[in-house]
Amino acid sequence: MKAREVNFDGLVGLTHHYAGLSFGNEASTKHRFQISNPRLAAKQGLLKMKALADAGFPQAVIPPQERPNVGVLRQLGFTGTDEQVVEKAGTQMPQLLSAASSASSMWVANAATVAPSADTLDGKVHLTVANLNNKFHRASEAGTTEQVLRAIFRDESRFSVHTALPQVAMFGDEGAANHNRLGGDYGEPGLQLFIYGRDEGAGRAPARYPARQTLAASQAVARLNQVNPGQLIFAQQNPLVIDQGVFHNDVIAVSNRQVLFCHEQAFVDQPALLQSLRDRVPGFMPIVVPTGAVPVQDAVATYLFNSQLLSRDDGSMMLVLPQESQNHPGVWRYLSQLVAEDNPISELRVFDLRESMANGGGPACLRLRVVLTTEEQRAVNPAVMMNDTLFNTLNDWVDRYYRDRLTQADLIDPLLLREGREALDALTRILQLGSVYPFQQ
Ligand SMILES: NCCC[C@H](NC(=O)CCC(=O)O)C(=O)O
Repeated sequence: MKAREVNFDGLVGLTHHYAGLSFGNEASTKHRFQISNPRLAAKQGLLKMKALADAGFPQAVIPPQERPNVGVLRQLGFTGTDEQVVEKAGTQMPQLLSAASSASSMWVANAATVAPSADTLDGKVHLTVANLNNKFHRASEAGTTEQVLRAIFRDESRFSVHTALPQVAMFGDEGAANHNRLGGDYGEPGLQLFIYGRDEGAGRAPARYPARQTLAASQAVARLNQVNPGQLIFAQQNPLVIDQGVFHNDVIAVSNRQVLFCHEQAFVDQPALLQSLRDRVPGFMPIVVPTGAVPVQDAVATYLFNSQLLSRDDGSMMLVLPQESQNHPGVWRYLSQLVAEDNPISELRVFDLRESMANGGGPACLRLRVVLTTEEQRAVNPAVMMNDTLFNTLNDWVDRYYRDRLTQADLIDPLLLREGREALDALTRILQLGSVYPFQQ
């Protein structure tokens, strides 16, 4: 069956700020309390979407969530009107207001894990929402993520959206950032490679930073998504690289069709994993970057693996990279050699995503890959597909509602709550989503 990969990018929300909320994500820690620019952040993301759509890659958009999240603050005992809840939290516990205001839902690689219909037992496309259990500011994304995905993938005869796993550490799940799919044409059955950071009660685990994804979670997601058991493989990420800031697997590896582009230290027992992929994926082509060429610290600082590897119709591939990887002489030297060598990667495309990068989110974090057949693509809510009109509409919308400067202290401003709700109300009309936000219920 003919199928293509559609990239769904998260649109940055109005409260994008730097709060240092993600222990183990070194960019988040390093940029804590710096001044953010939500308007620029949203526009940088839109420019990437537009450029890729213009280059012929199907592109769609996922809206931001309602922030501050008044509901979660009420759950923590703050009372009164919505404005009073925000004001009390901001005065008494600014870090809680910060967490309840994070625009972290922009990183939709962590929204869900997707199984294309060619891989599933019932022939539907499955999406399991990620619980993001490891971080308080991200765990509250799951409810609205589910609403939003249901509003985009409405047709229940083709799509099956699953509620997130139970919210406990044992089932910590970070979505597609710890999932790869290898194979031939997109429409052919592929091999799904689930990567976990720890197996509770067994094996090795990182010592310094948390391993967010568990094996038990990956197994449950594979079951929910009805992945054909013959097309599954589970592997552990190297705990030593988690301790160096590789908090998701997509910071150290990216795959597309038959290609796996990864660092030599990415996985536990990497030679054995690559051998089993060679045995199971026809034409499997690993591109393994040695530590001598790019040390793990440079990979973390430049996000060269947090890239999008996109296929053109002629089989060649384009690597979509953040500006930081071009600014680093050693990494750029390696990448320039890579495109010159004999492999499918024939072009490097660089984007300025500085606002997202400063919180640890590169090109790959900002997108959820959804392989769809032509019929399935027709069944997606058409209003979320990126094109010239939507690009212009969303840019105008950003100009109208977004601030160009935000700090933690600004989050207490009751106007921000109001602006956010007005903006999202308008956005649900633009994207024809219906009522997906708590304030609309
Ligand atoms: N896939 C990229 C995810 C980045 C995200 N950063 C954050 O949430 C940082 C937010 C802050 O610190 O303000 C995370 O670590 O999950």
